[in-house]
Amino acid sequence: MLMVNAWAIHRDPTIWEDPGSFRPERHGNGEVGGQAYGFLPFGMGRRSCPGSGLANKVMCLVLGSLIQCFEWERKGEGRGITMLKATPLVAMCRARECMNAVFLTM
Ligand code: HEM
Repeated sequence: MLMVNAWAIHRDPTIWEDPGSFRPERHGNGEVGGQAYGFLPFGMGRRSCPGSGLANKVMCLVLGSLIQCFEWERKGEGRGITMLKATPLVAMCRARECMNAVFLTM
C-alpha cells in the first residue's frame, strides 16, 4: 500500500512560494510551481474523488450561503479527530434574521 503525503506536497517550498501562508488567491493565479501534481485536494488516479467536479461547482455557493445566511461566532477550544489544529477552531452559527422568512415557510 502506498500512502501519498498530500499534506507535505501542499507545503513543499520547492513547489509553493511561501507555503505556510494562507493566500487563496494563489489558486486564481494558477500558481502551481510548474508541478502537475503539486495540488491534489481530491487525490489522483483511478481512486481519486469522483465528486470533484460537483464539489468545485458548488463550493463557492456553499461558502457564500454559510456567510450570507448565518452569523458566526467563535466558541472556546475544541478537538479534531485525525489532524488536530495547533489552535483549534470551534464556531457556533445562528441564522440571520433574514432567514426567518425562509425557515418559517418550510
Ligand atoms: C471539497 C470537497 C471534497 C474533497 C476535498 C474531496 C476529497 C476526496 C479525497 C482526497 C478522496 C480520496 C481520493 C484517494 O483515495 O486518492 C475522495 C474520495 C471520494 N470522494 Fe470526495 N471530496 C470532496 C467532495 C466529494 C463529493 C461532493 C462527493 C460525492 C458527491 C465525493 C465522493 C467521493 C467518493 C465516492 C470517494 C471514494 C472514491 C474511491 O475510493 O474510489 N467527494 N474525496
